[in-house]
Amino acid sequence: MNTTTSVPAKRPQATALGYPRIGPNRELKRALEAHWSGRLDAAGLEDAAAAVRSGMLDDLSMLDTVPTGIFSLYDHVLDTICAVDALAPRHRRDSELASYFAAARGDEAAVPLEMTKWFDTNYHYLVPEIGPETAFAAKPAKAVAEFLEAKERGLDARPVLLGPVSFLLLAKASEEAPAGFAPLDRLDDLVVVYTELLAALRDAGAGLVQLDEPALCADRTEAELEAVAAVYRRLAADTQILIAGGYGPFGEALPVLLEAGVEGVALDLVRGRSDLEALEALNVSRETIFLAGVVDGRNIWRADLAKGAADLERLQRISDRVGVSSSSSLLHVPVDLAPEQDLPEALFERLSFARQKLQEINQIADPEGSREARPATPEAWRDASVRERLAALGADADRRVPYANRQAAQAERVPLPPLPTTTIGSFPQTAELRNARAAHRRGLMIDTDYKARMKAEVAAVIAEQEKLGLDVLVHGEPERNDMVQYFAEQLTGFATTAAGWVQSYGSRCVRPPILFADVARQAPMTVEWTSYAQSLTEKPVKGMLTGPVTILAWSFVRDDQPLADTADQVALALRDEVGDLEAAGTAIIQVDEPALRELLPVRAASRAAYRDWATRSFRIATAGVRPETAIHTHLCYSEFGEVIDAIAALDADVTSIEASRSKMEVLADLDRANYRSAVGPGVWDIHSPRVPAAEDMAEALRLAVAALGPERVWANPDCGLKTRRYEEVRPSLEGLVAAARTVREQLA
Ligand SMILES: Nc1nc2c(c(=O)[nH]1)N[C@@H](CNc1ccc(C(=O)N[C@@H](CCC(=O)N[C@@H](CCC(=O)N[C@@H](CCC(=O)O)C(=O)O)C(=O)O)C(=O)O)cc1)CN2
Ligand code: MET
Ligand SMILES: [Zn+2]
Repeated sequence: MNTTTSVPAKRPQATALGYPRIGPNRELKRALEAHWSGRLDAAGLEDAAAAVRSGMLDDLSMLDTVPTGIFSLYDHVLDTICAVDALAPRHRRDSELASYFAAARGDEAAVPLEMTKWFDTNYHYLVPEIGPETAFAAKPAKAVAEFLEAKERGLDARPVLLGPVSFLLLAKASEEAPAGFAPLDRLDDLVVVYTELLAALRDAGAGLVQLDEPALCADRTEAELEAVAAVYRRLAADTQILIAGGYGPFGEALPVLLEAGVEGVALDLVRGRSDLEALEALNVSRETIFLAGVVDGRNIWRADLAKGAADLERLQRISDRVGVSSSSSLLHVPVDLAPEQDLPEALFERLSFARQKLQEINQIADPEGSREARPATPEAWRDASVRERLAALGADADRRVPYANRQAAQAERVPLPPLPTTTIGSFPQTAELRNARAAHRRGLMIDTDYKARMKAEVAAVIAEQEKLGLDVLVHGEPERNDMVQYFAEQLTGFATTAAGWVQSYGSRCVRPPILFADVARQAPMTVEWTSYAQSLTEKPVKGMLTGPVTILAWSFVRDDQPLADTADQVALALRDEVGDLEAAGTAIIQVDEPALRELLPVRAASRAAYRDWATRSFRIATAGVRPETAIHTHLCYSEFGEVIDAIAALDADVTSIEASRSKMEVLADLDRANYRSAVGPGVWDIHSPRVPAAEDMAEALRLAVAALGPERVWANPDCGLKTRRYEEVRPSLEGLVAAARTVREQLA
């Protein structure tokens, strides 16, 4: 059997860089959660996983060449850790599966790997810990088995692995590593292991192998590019390698890859169009494979088939071996549009989810296929009054009085002890709450009963917090299916899907709403819930909103106008909500921006413009309040280095921020950025089921006090508690309150 993937000149091959792997109905999520709770054994989990893989191949088999090895039980970076046998000793258990989940989720014996955002997406990967002591070894079983699964079906299969350079650039130095060590120092050793992985794939019959090097879509140093050249000269010597990025242009890495002799490069022609122009100016061998990534893997709009075909032709002028592909893995879009029959027709016909995108790829590859261009935005999707209101906002609509003045007014209005204790907003979303919501959605529970059930939950959450002795309370967000979708359901300009699930991390999924038209608020969205919660307690209850940047980041957003313009529309709607909360007597309003870091452009050149519009939209949403009304914000899941200035520019009065996994390092950064208001460094990592020790939390608070001074520190977890169970929440919050009291006493 001929497994080499030489692309015939006439009919370009259709392929995709990756595919959703949670199953069209989240089958893998359900199997994983059953396994973790002890209801499904390892064999049962493997059966469910095999069924999901089989379904992926069913879909992908309409392509000429299918990517393999793209399934994952939890995360593909963790899969790569296992493929190079780099699991930390603390995660090694008596079975591979148990080790895998120990690394992913932690257990009584070990904290999990750190989790962080995958480039500018809402997907989270597990961060490899690499040191001089890491002993790499090749473990090709998964990659080979999945390749053979596809081959046995008679498919032309292309194994996919995360490339060695990106793997190390995404890693962090292990605890054991000496100062100055960088994971990339281990590149030579790792490449030896990759040659073995590739050899095992060749032995199994692989021709072209796709190595994902998304880190090459970011700015890289000369030294890193030299390392790329050396690695790929070596790997390309015995294997036909296709390099894929998927998160923008390769830029200066493109000629480096070509000179190293790789067989081909998959281009992101949605976000990385400059690569196409660069190629036209280079002297490229006509034997080089190029995949034209013309179908957007990051958004759900139907492709412009005419434009895709035109790009394809441009590439065909450069090379005789051109294929058509998605711009990135399709991991970031839902599987199928078919269940979304309730969407407005004009919207439905403009949409394309993963299955539909495979068809678009085929159409563009087919010389006889449709060449239909994209239709213009309907006039009915414009809202003149929103545009007029925005244009009329004064120049200082995003300015508050200086922090010092606000701080005094707020302390007078709401007196608080040092190190005030609070939570980030959500309390456990129990199965019972979700079932009630599901019943309500299906018409099996009437509105008044549903509302009564949610109010009872608010009352229980308030009682719970009073008992724990927290200082600033929350209503617990039981009524919210998701912190973005909840608002999208109430704002005009958004549509929400019935089953458009996208993996966020592990078994956790989201249904990103679709922002397709001008945005406006129809009525207050949260005031009733906050006011009800406040009516039950003497303690202050925080209002709780999601900020404009996060609403955009976690939605699929119209691409017919700049994101900045869309952000301002969302901000204006939130400004109205903030105003209504304030008018209802809410003294503290938290506006969450956990995705502030996420939308930061991968390339430094575009970052200043982003910081400007992102922070301006937050301030438009929040700056309308009086000085004595406190604005809090919350950020999580990030390396904040590049957005520290933006965090300061939000001009919030209190910022709660993920810090427990990074050992409070972020506090010194904030200080350097001249951030002068208060901080709630997360002292409990809520992404792990472990209950933190009160003494560890006290120690974290002491570090924070040392960095910032006692009057600027709040005590809180590092994110909301919706994914946790009350069995973990109660003892953890007890410990948190105790820790704050201990440190307070030591201050006195
Ligand atoms: N959009 C978004 N992105 C985010 C976050 C976030 O909160 N939202 N947090 C960060 C971490 N990411 C997360 C992503 C998802 C979840 C999460 O808990 N997701 C839930 C689904 C949340 C949801 O939409 N819930 C709905 C629907 C729940 C559901 O599955 N209902 C069943 C029926 C009831 C049941 O069986 O549970 C069904 O429809 O089939 C609701 O509560 O109404 C899950 O995967 O389990 C948590 C964190 C970063 N990115
Ligand atoms: N207020 C939100 C919550 O507590 C913030 C979550 S950030 C992902 O759930
Ligand atoms: Zn959070």
